[in-house]
Amino acid sequence: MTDKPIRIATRKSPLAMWQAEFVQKALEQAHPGLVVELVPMVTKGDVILDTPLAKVGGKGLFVKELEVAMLEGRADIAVHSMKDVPVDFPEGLGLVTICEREDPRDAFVSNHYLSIDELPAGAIVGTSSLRRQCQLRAQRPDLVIKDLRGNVNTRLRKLDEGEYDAIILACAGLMRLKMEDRIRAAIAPEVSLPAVGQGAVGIECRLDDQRVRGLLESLNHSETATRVLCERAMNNRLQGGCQVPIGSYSELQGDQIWLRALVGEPNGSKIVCGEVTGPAADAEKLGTQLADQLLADGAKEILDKLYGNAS
Ligand SMILES: NCc1[nH]cc(CCC(=O)O)c1CC(=O)O
Repeated sequence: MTDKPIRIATRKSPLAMWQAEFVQKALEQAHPGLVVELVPMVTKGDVILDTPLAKVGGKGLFVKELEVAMLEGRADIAVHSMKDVPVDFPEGLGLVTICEREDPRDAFVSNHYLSIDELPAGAIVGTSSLRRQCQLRAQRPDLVIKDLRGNVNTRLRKLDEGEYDAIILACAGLMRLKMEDRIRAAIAPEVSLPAVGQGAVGIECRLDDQRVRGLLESLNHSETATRVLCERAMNNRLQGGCQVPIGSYSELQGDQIWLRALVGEPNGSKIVCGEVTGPAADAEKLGTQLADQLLADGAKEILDKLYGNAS
């Protein structure tokens, strides 16, 4: 019945490989006898390394090749960092499983300083994320933000070579790669609101593949899924991509969900922030509601300007 192997399309970066192997092991454990194979591939986002992602443009630079492989039947599932998964999916594909979330916070990483507060005026901080840049600039306009691309290992190497006084990464990636000793401080969500879905791994597959969908069911973590779908509904309404500083974070408290989100100018000169709380059963509705609230409070002007729709 379940003899056909399941093939996982994955990027080749160490973090992507870790995540694919994590899903491979979880599937093999849940379904003894099932064979799960990895199909490593290179995506456009892995090739273009010299330009900030926000300038390369286009959503889903890291997922398109994986999706084509599934549509062409060369792979059955793709494992993604949820924060890299675009709002929309190609016809026939969809996200069916969200695994348990790792620490969603941003990480302050430095060889000389223990926290953002310790950084002297003029210190050079590496990040290419407009979201991280916006929030840092708003709090510390005296810092110098310098672009930093590449996978987690590349970014750490550039820090060690002395190009930066500190860099900002995601705690989750460092923890998965067993490099948590690099985290000088986990940055509180109030200081750096994480990216939508940060710290969670999601699985995409062909929606008509009932066998694979059934096999994936036990890997879904419903609390994480509720939180991530709430954050994504907010982002969806804003049509957020990587060209826009958008942060978001949610938590479950019993049967209630609390969601915070922000939209900012890349230079931190303006940040529109809001919160909403309500029944977890309405998670996606609440996400959309918060997005509408942000748009009414000034996020629309920021987004129009960034997307070049200004009248
Ligand atoms: N954009 C790259 C990316 N995608 C997911 C993670 C970290 C792991 C996660 O959020 O699940 C990272 C690296 C980083 O931001 O430090």
